[in-house]
Amino acid sequence: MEPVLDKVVVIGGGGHSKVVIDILQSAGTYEIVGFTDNSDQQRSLCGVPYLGNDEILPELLNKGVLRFIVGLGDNKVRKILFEKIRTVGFMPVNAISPFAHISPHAKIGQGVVVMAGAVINPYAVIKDNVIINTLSGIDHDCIIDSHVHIAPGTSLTGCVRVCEGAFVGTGSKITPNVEIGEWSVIGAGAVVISDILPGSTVVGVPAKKIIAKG
Ligand SMILES: CC(=O)SCCNC(=O)CCNC(=O)[C@H](O)C(C)(C)COP(=O)(O)OP(=O)(O)OC[C@H]1O[C@@H](n2cnc3c(N)ncnc32)[C@H](O)[C@@H]1OP(=O)(O)O
Repeated sequence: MEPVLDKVVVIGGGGHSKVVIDILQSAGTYEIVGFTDNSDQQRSLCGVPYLGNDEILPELLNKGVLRFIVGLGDNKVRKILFEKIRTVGFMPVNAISPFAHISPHAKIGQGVVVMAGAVINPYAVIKDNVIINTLSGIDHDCIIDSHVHIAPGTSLTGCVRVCEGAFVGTGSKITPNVEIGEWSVIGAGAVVISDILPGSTVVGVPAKKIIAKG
């Protein structure tokens, strides 16, 4: 007999959401009932139906869909939706690619996405609503606080701390024991060798602060 899987709704219908759906399909641990999006142009993603905008969520709860995951890359928006949807009674699920390696000695929070080729080593701590994107490495004893996005192909060496909401851009490298401040942005390809102040944007090798326009 087929096992009965818990039902999950994916929030958001953009590029990141496609990958989240694909991971949930590969892992096979939930029944994906559909996705919501505040644009009404959506039809389906990876064979999963568009359900409507977020106003449909209370109706889904009444129908026994109790679990959600936010499929949005933007850290601020992802934080707002994660907290709001949890408050109305949904429980966050993780989307962990079967092609990621996570040490059994690492701790993983709720609503976390870990994509294919990512490696999370022992004693790393990944808090809630974090994205560890494709082919990224999180080495021993790193602490990744809530709502962080580690973009594709990024290397965090041992004992790095990434504080809440920070965005670590694709291909960047962070040397041991560095602290990346809250809501800071690390540019693509940067090499970070010293602590980064909260809210700053840094680029280059070694990484230096710029005034961000974006
Ligand atoms: C699956 C996915 O797609 S996940 C998403 C992954 N996305 C990323 O990793 C994107 C990372 N983003 C970046 O690197 C961006 O360039 C940012 C956030 C660092 C800066 O963006 P903006 O604030 O828009 O800066 P802007 O493009 O105007 O550049 C400002 C200056 O910094 C330079 N600069 C920008 N990014 C970088 C970089 N990564 N490395 C070196 N220099 C850079 C620009 O050349 C420019 O220099 P200038 O003033 O001498 O002309």
